[in-house]
Amino acid sequence: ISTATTLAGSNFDNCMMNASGVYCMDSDELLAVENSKAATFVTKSGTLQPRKGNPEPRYFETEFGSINSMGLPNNGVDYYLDFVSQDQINHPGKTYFLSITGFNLAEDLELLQKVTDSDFAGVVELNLSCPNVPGKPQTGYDFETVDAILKAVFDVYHKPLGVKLPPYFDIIHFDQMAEILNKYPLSYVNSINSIGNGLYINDDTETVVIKPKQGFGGIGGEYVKPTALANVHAFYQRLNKDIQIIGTGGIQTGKDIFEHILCGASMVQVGTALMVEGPVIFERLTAELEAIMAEKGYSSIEDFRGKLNYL
Ligand SMILES: C=Cc1c(C(=O)O)[nH]c(=O)[nH]c1=O
Repeated sequence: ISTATTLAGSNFDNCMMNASGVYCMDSDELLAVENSKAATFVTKSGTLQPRKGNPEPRYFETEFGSINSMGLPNNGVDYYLDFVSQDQINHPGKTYFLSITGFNLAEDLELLQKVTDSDFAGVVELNLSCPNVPGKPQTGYDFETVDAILKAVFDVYHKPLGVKLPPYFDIIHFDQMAEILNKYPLSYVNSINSIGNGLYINDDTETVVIKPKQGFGGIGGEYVKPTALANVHAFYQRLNKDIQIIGTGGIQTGKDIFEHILCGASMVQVGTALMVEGPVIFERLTAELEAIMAEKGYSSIEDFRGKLNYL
């Protein structure tokens, strides 16, 4: 039994990695994921300049997941480019993911120019879905802007690149986004980012639990799995087959991974549960997924990927 996968033209010895934003802020965290059973890692979304992010508390774990309004804290894209470029030397042939996000098209292009000028040989994940920068709408909900960004990006950047998308909740939005995405040579789409602007309340103190944005923040964890699975499958149904899918959202067990793959995912990313359990989680997830595959008689994820049945 193998949980190996191929994504963006690279082979990975299993189909699990961290979600951007979790266990990927600095070299210690990235090395912890590197040295775990995860197939690879993605960095925290890098911006042109380092950012402190929003005031704390800005992350809170609840019974069924998490709420965050980090505000894009990161060490700046140069830090992550330097780290991955060095890490590639230490692990020749391994493919890593670099997440980037600009605050406008010009910044996106400047970030990509930095990647082009660097030794980075991995996959770029362009984050179109940060819900927590005050005053900035999520790019992923502005379809014309997404179209304009992808047109400009693929005019200048010709190496493997995927986009991190927010969750959509309307079938027509899946149709409209897929029509745009299918115009471009994307390696993959990654669905979903957190469900934006949820609210969690401490009943005893009658108070919100995070400081930024009067307590409003992106929701992750068990809460979001049905939405994540629907977004993975909706894009799997609609996208050209050469645009693969990374499934992110609500993964806590091998069963959750199995469901994401059944919906069409070629790779899965773990966020909240990784934050809770640490990188050792990838050992448990691997064992659980392999047990399910053994039980069902599958030897590779391609035996069941995308093969969700309808009634
Ligand atoms: C990169 C910003 C993001 C953040 C953040 O830094 O607030 N939180 C998320 O849940 N998703 C993001 O994409």
